[in-house]
Formats: sequence, C-alpha cells, structure tokens
Amino acid sequence: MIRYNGWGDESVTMETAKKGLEMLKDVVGPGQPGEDCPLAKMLAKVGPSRLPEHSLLSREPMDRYTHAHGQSLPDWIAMRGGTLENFPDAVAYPTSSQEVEDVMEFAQDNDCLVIPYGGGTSVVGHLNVPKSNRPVLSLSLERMTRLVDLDRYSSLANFEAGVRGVDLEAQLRALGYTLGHYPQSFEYSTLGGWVVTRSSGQQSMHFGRIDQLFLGGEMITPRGTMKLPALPASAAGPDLRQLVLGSEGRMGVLTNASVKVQPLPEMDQVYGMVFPTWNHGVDAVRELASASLPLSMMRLSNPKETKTNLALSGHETQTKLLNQYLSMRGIDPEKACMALVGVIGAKKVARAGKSKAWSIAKKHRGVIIGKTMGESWEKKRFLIPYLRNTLWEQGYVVDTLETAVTWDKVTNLLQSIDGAVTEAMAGFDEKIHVFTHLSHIYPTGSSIYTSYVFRLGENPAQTYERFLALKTAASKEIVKAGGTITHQHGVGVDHKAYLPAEKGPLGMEILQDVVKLCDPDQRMNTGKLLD
Ligand SMILES: Cc1cc2nc3c(=O)[nH]c(=O)nc-3n(C[C@H](O)[C@H](O)[C@H](O)COP(=O)(O)OP(=O)(O)OC[C@H]3O[C@@H](n4cnc5c(N)ncnc54)[C@H](O)[C@@H]3O)c2cc1C
Repeated sequence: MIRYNGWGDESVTMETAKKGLEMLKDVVGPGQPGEDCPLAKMLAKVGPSRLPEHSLLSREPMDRYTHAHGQSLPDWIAMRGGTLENFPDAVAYPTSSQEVEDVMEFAQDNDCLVIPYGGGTSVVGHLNVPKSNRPVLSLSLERMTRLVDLDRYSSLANFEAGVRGVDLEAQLRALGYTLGHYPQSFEYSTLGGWVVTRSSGQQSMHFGRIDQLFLGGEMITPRGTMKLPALPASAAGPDLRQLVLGSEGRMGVLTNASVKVQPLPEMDQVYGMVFPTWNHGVDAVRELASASLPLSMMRLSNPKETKTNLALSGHETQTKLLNQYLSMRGIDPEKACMALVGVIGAKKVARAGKSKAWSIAKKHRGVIIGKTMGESWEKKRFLIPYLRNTLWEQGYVVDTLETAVTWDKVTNLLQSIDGAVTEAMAGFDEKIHVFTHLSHIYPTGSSIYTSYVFRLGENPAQTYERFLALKTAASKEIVKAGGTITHQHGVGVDHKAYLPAEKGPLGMEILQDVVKLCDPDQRMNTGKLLD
C-alpha cells in the first residue's frame, strides 16, 4: 500500500542514524515536527465530480486524491498540511491505445482538461491540478504495462508506456536483457514519464539518458496520432522524437515506446574512492569522463556531502576506521571527497578499463577503498528517498535541486547555489544544511545535484515560504551562470519561469506553437512547461 502523504510503500521505512540526526541538530537546530492531516479529512475535501460516469473512469475520492499531486516539496507541504485544494474530477484507467483514444474523445465531448499520469513521481509540479471552470480528468497509464515486443536481433524492446521501472526491468531481465535506466524513483516512475520528462538514470554514463534510449513510439494527441518509427538514426529533417521527449503531457499521451536494450552485462560493480580535496576529485572525474572507459557512473560528493553520508550511514566504527586510514594516507577527513565509480561490461574489457581508471584516479591522489561503499550504495539506492518520510516526522524538510553546466563553471556554480540558499534561509533567521555531488559527468561538463535540509515551519504556509525563497535564490544563480534550469527533473511549474532564459523568445514561440498545433483547445496538462 502506497503512503497517502509521503514516499513509497507504507511497510518500508528508513531509519535516521543517531549520528546523522545529531549532525542535523547541530547544524540547523532541533526539528519542529508538524501535524499531519489525516486521510479522512483530506478525502472530505474532495468535492462532487463535474464529470458524468463512464466505464473507464473512477470518480472515487481516494483515486481523485492520489492523482492530485506528485512528489515535489510544495506537493508534500500540501499533502502533509492538508492544504491541497484542487482535485481531478475523475481518473481514467485505459488499458490500450484504443481506450486512450476513447478517453480523449470523452475529454473532448465534456470539454475537460487532461493530465496524463505515469507513476506520480514528478518533483516539479507536473501533476498539479489547476483551478478551472473546465472539469479536470487525470489519465492514468497504470494499466498499460505490457512488453509488446522484444526484437533481440535489433536490440529493441517495445513497451506500453505505463510500465514502472521495476516491472520493465523484471520483464527484460527474465529474458536476459536490460534497459539499464535507474532513476532513484525507479520503483514507481514509468517509461512514459521518463520519456516526456527527459529523465536520467543513475548509470547513464554507460546506458545513456532516456533521450538516448528512446527510439520511437506512439503519441495520441487531440489532433490525432503521431507515430514515430523506431530508427537507429535518421537525417530526415528535424527529429520529431526530440519534441516528444520533454513534452510533459502538453502534446498528448505517449501510449507506447520503443527503447534500446542490451544483454545483461557480465560485470557491473561500483567502487568507492576518496580524494584529498574537491579540486583533486574534479580533475579526476573530468579526466575519467574523457577517457572512453567502460564506466557506468561516477558520483563525486563534496566534503559536506561526504561527511553527511558517512554520518547518515550509521556505521560509526567503520567510519572511524576509514578516517584513520585516510589520515594515514595524508587525507584530512574534513576535506575528503568521496566518489563512487561504476565499472561495467564484458569481464575482460571492464577489468582492463578499471585498471586504467584506477591509475587516472591515483594520479589525482585518489585512494581506492574497495567495493564496500559501492555495495552499500547499491543496496540502499532506492531506499534513500524513504529518509524523506522519517526526517519529516522528526521536523525536517529534505529537498533537492539540480542543474548542469560546462566544466569551466561547475565549481563556482556549486558554491554560489550553496551560498544563495544559505543566505535565503538566513532571511528567516533559520539555518540550512546544504550538500552537493556531481551525479552525471560528461566530457564537456557535469550535472550538479544539491540536497538541503531545513526545519519545518510553524505551519504549511511558512514552510512553503521558505521553499520558495530557496528555490528562487538557487534558480537565479543557475540562470545567471548560464546553467540549464534542469538536467533531469523537467520543468513542470517550479521551473517554468526560468525556461525562457534558456530557450530565448524565438525558441519559446516555437514550443508554444507546437503545443497549440497538437492541442488547439488547450486541453493537455495546461499550465505546465510553458504558458
Ligand atoms: C524519490 C525520487 C527520486 C527521483 N530520482 C530521479 C532521478 O534519479 N532521475 C530523474 O531523471 N528523475 C528523478 N526523479 C523525478 C521523476 O521520477 C522523473 O521526472 C520521472 O521521469 C517521472 O516519471 P513518472 O512516471 O512518475 O511521471 P509522472 O510524475 O506521473 O508525470 C510527470 C509528467 O509526465 C507526464 N506523463 C507521464 N506519463 C505520460 C505519458 N505516458 N504520456 C504523456 N505524458 C505523460 C505527466 O503529465 C507529467 O507532466 C525522482 C523523483 C523522486 C520522487
């Protein structure tokens, strides 16, 4: 059973280590637990539906509540505080492309707004229900989860778009294949959601982002169906797949997608290494990214994140031993930067690549600490989001933000984001704990992934005010530095105001015209991505 006001399955919890909590208490002060709105009270807010009955629709309050939000911080504040105001009038559960067409026809006949719904893991307000005179219909893809075809000869799999990551991977693995797309929301997010938000999996260095994995599919728009043939490459003018990628439900509903798959790798391991300073770490991962090695991922934590991760791990004795060992190797644990490096591929190639990678790391004074850290990360990689529930209950808010820039700007931007959110919080006479890692590392630059923890406000409005101040301050820094407003989470509503700075006036007009052309009645997920 999924939590009605948090992340993940109700039966799963992730405890906060004592040391981690002490650290937070020291940095931001004792948590201020708030009061959660009970489910019954929330459901009582869901008013009568404005839509007629239909065999593919549910008008039940619980369905309408669960489809009224995603997982952004404003969503959490509204769920926990009971301030969610708008709910879809019904939720449609089509089981085939034909039924999606039937639902779209119903939407047209009843002049309703349609919000396609994948796994509900959006963190930028993609699923917010607008206050509207028109009825709102959430179109859930949760019953469209089949592997339609696996073409081993062409390394291509076609799935219905509502398949969740975990089920997609299970279906492929049973046949000896993998897509290798592992966003941290993997257990709940869907293939369709990935494509239309341009998501990035943790091992994208080897498997590629979803933009590189998506080869074709079918999108049902209010103007008709767009079929995108799965082609390995094409020079036939601008690539329409690039319009569907990142369309965020504004053009139509992606009903199925063909993706590039590959046989399961012989070797897939993650190792830990530690660098004496941030600059050593950056020099190492930058060089590694350009070395054409069989690496699946690299993740470089700054000193604050390194210390935070060790404190939250709860392994106090091992951490002490590690710090002693690092000191012996001339590394000051206060300045140490932990990196995780994944090695992947056919055994012979991966081992040779590993040896080359280690020699590059050592050249930059990296100390290889073996597989334990990597194995622990692998075990917990999809559990970490559960910490958000636990910390909230202790009175702390955890949120993240992300961008990508070219190498010349990475370190400066990382620091200015940290400074901007710290200053914004100081405006409320409150402290914030900010820590960062580089998560997707390219020869030309890197994504920057910043997490922050601060105390819940006295009421939902105060917590939201804090969020908005932080988000605005960080987004302005990103725009000022010429970074992308989002490397992986998409635009939704939280990043919408910053999109024109990246696309320019003509670019925005082109996007607006495409959306208008596919959706002349402004039905599809209006208010998200762009106005
Ligand atoms: C704990 C956590 C960890 C995360 N980690 C990552 C990460 O590592 N990498 C990353 O990239 N993102 C991450 N995200 C963000 C999120 O998981 C991604 O944006 C994901 O791609 C959303 O997929 P979804 O199926 O949940 O889509 P939803 O949240 O349901 O929808 C997102 C948007 O896509 C549209 N949509 C969904 N399905 C369709 C469809 N079939 N046709 C048309 N439109 C559709 C919706 O209308 C909406 O606009 C994380 C989120 C959480 C909560």
